[in-house]
Amino acid sequence: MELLITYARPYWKKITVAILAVTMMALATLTQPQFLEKMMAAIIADKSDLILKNGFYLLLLALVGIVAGVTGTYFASQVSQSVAADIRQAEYEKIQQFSLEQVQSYSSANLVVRLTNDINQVQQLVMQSLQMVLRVPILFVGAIILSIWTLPSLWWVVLLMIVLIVLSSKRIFAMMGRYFGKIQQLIDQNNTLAQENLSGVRVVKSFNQQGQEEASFAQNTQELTDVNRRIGYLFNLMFPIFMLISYAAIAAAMLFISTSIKEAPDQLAKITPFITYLNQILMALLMLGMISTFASRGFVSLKRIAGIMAEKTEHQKKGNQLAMAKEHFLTKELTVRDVSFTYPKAENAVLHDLSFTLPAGQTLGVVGSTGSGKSTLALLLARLYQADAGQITVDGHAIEEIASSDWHQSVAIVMQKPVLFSGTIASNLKMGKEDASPEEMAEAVDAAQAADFVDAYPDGLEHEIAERSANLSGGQKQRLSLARALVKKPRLLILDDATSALDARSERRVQDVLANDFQKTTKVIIAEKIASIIHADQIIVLDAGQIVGVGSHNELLSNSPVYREIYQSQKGKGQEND
Ligand SMILES: Nc1ncnc2c1ncn2[C@@H]1O[C@H](COP(=O)(O)OP(=O)(O)OP(=O)(O)O)[C@@H](O)[C@H]1O
Repeated sequence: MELLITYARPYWKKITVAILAVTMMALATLTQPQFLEKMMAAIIADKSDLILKNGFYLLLLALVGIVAGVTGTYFASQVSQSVAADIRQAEYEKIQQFSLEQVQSYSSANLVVRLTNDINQVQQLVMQSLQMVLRVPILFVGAIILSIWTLPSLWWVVLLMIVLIVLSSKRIFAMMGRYFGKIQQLIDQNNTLAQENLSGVRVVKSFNQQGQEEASFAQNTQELTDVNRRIGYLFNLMFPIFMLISYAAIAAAMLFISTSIKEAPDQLAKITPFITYLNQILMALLMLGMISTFASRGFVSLKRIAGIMAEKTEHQKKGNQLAMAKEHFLTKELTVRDVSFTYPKAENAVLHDLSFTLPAGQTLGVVGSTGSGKSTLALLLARLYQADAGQITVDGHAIEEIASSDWHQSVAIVMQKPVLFSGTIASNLKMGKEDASPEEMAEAVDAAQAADFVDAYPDGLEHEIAERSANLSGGQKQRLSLARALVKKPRLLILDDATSALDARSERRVQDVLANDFQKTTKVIIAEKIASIIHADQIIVLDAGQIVGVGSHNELLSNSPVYREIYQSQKGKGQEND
């Protein structure tokens, strides 16, 4: 609720207009039966001038009601859309600041639902609240008072109708309530399934898994449909029950009036407004039902959004952070001291007590068998995860202390699985350096051995990259993500198996560029092939999350059996670089 108030506050003027308009509409609705009564009396008394006069007032009231209604809806819709857009933007910005751990703990599909479906629920809640917030109490209380004022002897009919409607709707809403939370959960699952299936469409097709995928999706959709249908049934049940109660009330009113009509003939004119008031009470209760439905769904969604907004991001957790300009970043050394790490929700640590020092400007090679923790070390160095124990420091400062914006200015990582975004080659490269000139981009493309295919496109750097970079080969994607890191001219460059798809000649050229043009850059190169790191100043050998060898290539050959074994197994494949 607090969240909603914060985001609605800037629109208080429009909110006031919307509420005033809706109030006016409710007052017009309440006044209408009064003129109806006068008109009925005029008809009974056969006074045509009075019929005309009251008919005119009735028309005028209807007009006021329409204008007020349109104005109210217009402003309510403007406010609800603006509030929803503001919350969506703020939520998106917050998610952007999330750590990898936070994103993974929610799952990306869940975050998408929180940004789309949940925001829509909140928008509906704002819209409906503005339309009904004063209208419902005014109509409800006003119609009760006026109905009893019109025919005081029938007060018990009014009361009985209200009690019966409230009791039956309470029962129905209690049954509905438990389904609303379930709906959000099922939508999350639905999104996860669709996202996974579509992003892995090639695998699904090649393994002929469409049937299996369809079955899982169908099961989830079926559950979602069942829950929605149950809510629908309950809703559909509500209206006939309400109508039944109100018709019973009208019938009872008619019956009692008919017995006293001879003694009090003026009651004939009053029965029509009385019935209209009963209908208005029913309308108010129906609206109350609707708003509570939107409220139940809207508040579930608001709570989920508030959960995101309340997450502490790294920047907030650390308080004042150390500013470190790019030119002063990593001028001495990068040290890793007794670092251990366990993935969130995992049982066993994947890195154990790692320690090494890398002087600025040098190259560290990291080798090890599959699953030995090489990528995990890269993620810790890139500050995408935080070590559970031990410390990583840059020039003596713990990396978490350094302002994250400064950090990201100075560090670049090329992941094992390259990720590019839909847009152009240039727009992807500019993620590395926002204001990169065409020359700088061309230089980076050249350094990453991507010039051949980029220059072959008639539109060069402006060539479009499709969604999930489906129009690029694996090697092209890898080269472009390398170019994106190089254009940044980072102080710390982390390459996680980033040249695996390059032929030996291209890889050697990349190594030459790194050695000659990136001398001030400290490099961490993770590689499957020893040939990729053979010239590194220092190589560490990882095995089951532990360092089992440190030294240069020649030192390791003589003193690390694990390294020697890897080298022997690759001999003949990667010797070109030897
Ligand atoms: N997000 C994660 N959650 C839980 N465990 C993970 C996660 N990512 C990796 N692991 C586990 O951590 C261990 C180390 O994985 P890592 O990716 O660092 O290995 P690697 O040496 O880079 O392997 P490869 O050479 O195959 O890329 C593996 O046992 C893996 O199963």
